Amino acid sequence: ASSPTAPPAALAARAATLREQLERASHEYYVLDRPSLADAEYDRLFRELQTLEAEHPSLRTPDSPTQRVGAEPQSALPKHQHLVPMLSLGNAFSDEELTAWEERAVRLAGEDVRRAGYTAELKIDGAAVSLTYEDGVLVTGATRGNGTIGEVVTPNLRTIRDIPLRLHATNGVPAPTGVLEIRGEVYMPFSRFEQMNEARVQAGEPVFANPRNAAAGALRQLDPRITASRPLRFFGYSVVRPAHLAPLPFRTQWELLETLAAWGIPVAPSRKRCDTLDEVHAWASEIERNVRAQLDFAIDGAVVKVDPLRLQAELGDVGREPRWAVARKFAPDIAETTLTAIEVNI
Ligand SMILES: NC(=O)c1cc2c(=O)c3cc(F)ccc3oc2nc1N
Repeated sequence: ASSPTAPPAALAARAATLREQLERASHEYYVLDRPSLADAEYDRLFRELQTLEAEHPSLRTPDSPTQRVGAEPQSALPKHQHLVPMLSLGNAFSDEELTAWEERAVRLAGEDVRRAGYTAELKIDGAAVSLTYEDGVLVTGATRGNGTIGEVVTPNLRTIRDIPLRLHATNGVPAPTGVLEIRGEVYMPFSRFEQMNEARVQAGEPVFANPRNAAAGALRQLDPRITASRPLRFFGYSVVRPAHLAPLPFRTQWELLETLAAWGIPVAPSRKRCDTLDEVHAWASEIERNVRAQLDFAIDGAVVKVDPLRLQAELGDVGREPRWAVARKFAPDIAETTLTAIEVNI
């Protein structure tokens, strides 16, 4: 017989169904941008789950959509040691410097580097964060900090709809088990950044100089309700886990990004699998000339990565920088330069 406080199995099943439906609707609305559930219906299901959880608190699980905004403001942000340090990218400011990067990698790890090719990604200009998932459930979110120690900002990160509270199995890709850390960038879309600054001017509050500062500032709020009021988004770009655990289900950076997307993590658009560095050069110049101006978020360049994880491990890192990845920087964004200039005049 079930214990007096345990909710009837039917209610537990109903709560699980509601969580699943609400998370899927949220993913379709915020990540895929193709909602299938009307807002009024979403709200009705959300309220039904809230009621169920209020009547049977044991049904209130950490991955419930009702648990995104709610923690009380904290005094100061606790510290978090990253499983693996979050290193900084070296910079290549020209095609020649990018070619020199490739030559160094080939000298170290041989022609395989060139043969295996590269994954080229947009370099989102936001705030780097690390999300720890245990058996697919989000347990900790932290800022990059100094790369080794970051600040715990879990309640703030849970308010970002792009960040799944539970990783899903889709497209034949199983949900992950055990511990893993997903790294990515929290950013504020230009359109929402301007809107927010407008509102701040009306309210007589100081404006933010650029979307990166606005995102970083929103992340470090002590009160998650303030973070929840800021239009933050997220793109994931890497996954790490303790070496002793079973290897992850991918062998290249390209497959890593495909897996992140299958788990429900948003991945930045316009990325490319390049067979040669010449392809990278051509792609980067296309992005800088034609794509960047159409994006609704700030980028400060591209990130070029040796594709096979085996070669990434062989190349390792030197100082605080990986040898297997490099930032191909673009000229600073004109809008940001102008805004900074105006700010200085004031
Ligand atoms: N801002 C970004 O969009 C972005 C940033 C990084 C990194 O900072 C980064 C740092 C490392 F040590 C290794 C790989 C990386 O890959 C990355 N990939 C990205 N797409």
